[in-house]
Amino acid sequence: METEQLQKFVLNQLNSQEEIKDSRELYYQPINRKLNEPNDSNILQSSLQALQSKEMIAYSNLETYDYNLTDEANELIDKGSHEARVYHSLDFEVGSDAKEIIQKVGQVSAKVGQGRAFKLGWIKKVDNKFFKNATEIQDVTVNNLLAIKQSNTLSNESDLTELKKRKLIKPKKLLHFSIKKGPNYAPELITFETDLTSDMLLDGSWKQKQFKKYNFDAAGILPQGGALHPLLKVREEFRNIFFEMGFQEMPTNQFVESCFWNFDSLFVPQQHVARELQDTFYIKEPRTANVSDKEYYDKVKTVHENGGFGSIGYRAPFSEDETKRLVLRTHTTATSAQCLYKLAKQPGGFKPSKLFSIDRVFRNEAVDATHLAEFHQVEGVIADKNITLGDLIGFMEVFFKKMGMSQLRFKPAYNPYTEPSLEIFAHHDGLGKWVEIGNSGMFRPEMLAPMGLPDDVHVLGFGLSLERPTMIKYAINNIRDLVGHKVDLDQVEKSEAVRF
Ligand SMILES: N[C@@H](Cc1ccccc1)C(=O)O
Repeated sequence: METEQLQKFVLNQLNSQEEIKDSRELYYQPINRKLNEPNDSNILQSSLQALQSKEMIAYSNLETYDYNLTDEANELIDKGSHEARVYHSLDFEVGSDAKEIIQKVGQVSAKVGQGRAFKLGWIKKVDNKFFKNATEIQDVTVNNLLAIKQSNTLSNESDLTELKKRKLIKPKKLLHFSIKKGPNYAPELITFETDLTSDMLLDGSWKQKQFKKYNFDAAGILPQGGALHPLLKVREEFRNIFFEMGFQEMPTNQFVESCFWNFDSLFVPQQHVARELQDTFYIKEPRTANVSDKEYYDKVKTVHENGGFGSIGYRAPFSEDETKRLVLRTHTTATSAQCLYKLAKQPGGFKPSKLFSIDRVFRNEAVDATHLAEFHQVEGVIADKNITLGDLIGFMEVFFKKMGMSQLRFKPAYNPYTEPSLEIFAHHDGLGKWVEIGNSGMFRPEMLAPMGLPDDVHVLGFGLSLERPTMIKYAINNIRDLVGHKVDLDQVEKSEAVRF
C-alpha cells in the first residue's frame, strides 16, 4: 500500500532530523525523485494525516506557486521583448517616425514596446522622430522569463507580479508540507488498536497495546429511525377520523373464527359460494369450535332453516358440523357480529353505539398484481334506534369527506346480511375517474333479531379495504410493492404522511 510505504519513509526521514522544513526536499526512492510533483501531494497528505492522527508527527501545509510560461512568453524569449525589438529597430542618428517602426517590428511590438522603451530610457523622440538613446540595453523581461523557465519562480516579487499582469506567466498552486515529530514519534510505524477486545482483557495483552484515540468530531452514522409503513399511515388516518366521530375500536385480535360467527350469525346461507374451499381458508387443526350460547345458536339455526322476523329463511337443513368449522376470518364483520351480540346482551340493555375496526382478513384468492390472500379491512357499524338508509348515506358523506373524498356515488348491491346494500364509489380527482371504495348496507333483521336487539334498533355497516386507498394515494400499481418482502424500505422511510 503506497500510503503505508510513505508513512514508513517519513518516519525514517525524521529519525535523523528534528524537522523536515519542506516535503519537496524529500527524496523518495520508490519513485526515484523528490516529492515535488503536484500529484505527490495528495498521497503524501493522506499519509501525513494518518501519522498525525496517531500523533506520531505534526505537519502543516505550505502553499507556493509554480509558474509556467505562456506561448507569448516563449515567443519573446526567441525574438526578444517588444521594447528590445523597438530599440533595435532604431538608429542613433537617423530618426524613424511611428509608421516606420510599425513597418519594421509589427503593430503589436510597436504599440507595447514603444512605451516601455521610453520608460526605460532606451529611446528618445525629437521632432516626431524616434532615436536610440542608450548604447547598451539589458532585456530584463527576457532574462526574467529565462530565469522562470529554469527554476519555475523569480526572486524579485514585483517583476513576478508584472509578468503575471502581462499574462506572460501562469501561476500553478502547489501544496507541500513541513513535518515535525509528534509526541508519539517512533522510527517504526505503530499500529494502534481501535477496539479493546475481551481477548486482550483475558490475556492481559491490553497493557502492551497502544489504542487509537477516539475522534469525537467524526460524523456518526445516521441513526435508523422507525417509520410507519404507508398502510399504517393510512390506518392511522382512518382511526383518527373514527375517534373524532365518536367511534370505539372493536377487538379484532383474533384471526381464526368459527363459521358460525364468520357466516351463520350474519345470515350467510351455508350453501353460499363464498364458503367454498377456493374462497375460504379452513383450519385443519383444531378443526372445530364449541358452541357457547346454545339459545342463540338455536335461534340462528331456526332463522336459517325456517325464517322468522318476516323472512322465510333458506329452507335447507342447518349443519352443526359446518357451523363449528374454524376458518381464517374472511371479513372483520365476524367481529362486528360478536360486538352487536354483546351489545344486545350487555347489562342495562342496548345502548346506541358506533364501532370500528381496521385489521387483517384472509381470502383464498389467486394472487396477482392487485390481490393478495390477505388484506386489511376498514369496517364501521352504527347501531341506534330507527336509523335509516338516509343516515347511512349521510354518514358516508361526512366520513369520506374527512378523508378528502367529497364526491360519492352509491350503487345497489347484494350482501346476505344487509338489505338494502350499497356499493360506494368515490371520484378520484387525481385519477380523474370514479373508483369503487367500499360496500355497505343496513343489517338484516334475520341477523339482528336472533341476537336479541330490540326491533326498533337498526344497524348500518360498511367495509372497505385499506390497501386500495393506500395504493391510490401512493400511486402503487403492484400490491407486492406495498405488502411483502419486495417492499422497498427506503420508500417506506421516505413516504409522506397520508392525505387524500
Ligand atoms: N363485510 C363486507 C363489508 C360490509 C360490512 C358491513 C356491512 C356491509 C358490508 C365485505 O367484506 O366487503
